[in-house]
Amino acid sequence: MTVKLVNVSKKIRKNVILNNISYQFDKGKIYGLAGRNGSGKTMLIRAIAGLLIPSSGKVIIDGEVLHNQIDFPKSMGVTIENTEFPKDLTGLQNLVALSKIKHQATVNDIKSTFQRIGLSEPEWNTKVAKYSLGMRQKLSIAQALFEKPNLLLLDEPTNGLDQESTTRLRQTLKAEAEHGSTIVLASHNKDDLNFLCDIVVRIDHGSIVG
Ligand SMILES: Nc1ncnc2c1ncn2[C@@H]1O[C@H](COP(=O)(O)OP(=O)(O)OP(=O)(O)O)[C@@H](O)[C@H]1O
Repeated sequence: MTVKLVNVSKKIRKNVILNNISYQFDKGKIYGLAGRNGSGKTMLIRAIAGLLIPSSGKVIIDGEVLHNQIDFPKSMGVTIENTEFPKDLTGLQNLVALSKIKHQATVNDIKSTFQRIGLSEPEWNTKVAKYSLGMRQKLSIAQALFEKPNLLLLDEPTNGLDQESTTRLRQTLKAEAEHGSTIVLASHNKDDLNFLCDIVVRIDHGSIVG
């Protein structure tokens, strides 16, 4: 999937959150958004996901303009910080409930996604209320991955993960990109940016600066 931003700006009241961003994210590549707290990484991810309507400019997904020709990218997995899941359901029950919306994934697809990112069977059968930070992060990533989207948007995906889970996730994302997914992730982790990402996009005060 190709994501093209043309002069995208977002103003909230008097604050310029995204400042005239033009950029193209290409198929099969992993892009790392880097920048200080509050620089605009999450807002850029939200704009690509169709969750934030630009004040001006266009986000074009495979030639179709968001909020004009399409409401959301057609094949997208997204994690935004602090994704909430119903707590009285297990991890597996949560994703089974989501899978019923689009009917694109089976229970086996969900289980194999959990296995790929290292959420074990006893864990996926535990209620989310009892999840640790890392387990919630894995559920959130599994939620983004299980329908095999062509576009993956991940906000700080290795936050809260232990070393083994981080390595496993990096291998999974590399494999997804090799299969043609476009991946955009925000991270403060230098190893994510230096070793996982093909291209690092630096954001400062809502602008791309390098
Ligand atoms: N709901 C909101 N209303 C108004 N401004 C907001 C809102 N959410 C975020 N902002 C502002 O938008 C700017 C960009 O925030 P964003 O969350 O994109 O930063 P970030 O680069 O992801 O930061 P971090 O590294 O801390 O996650 C900040 O100035 C922030 O204060």
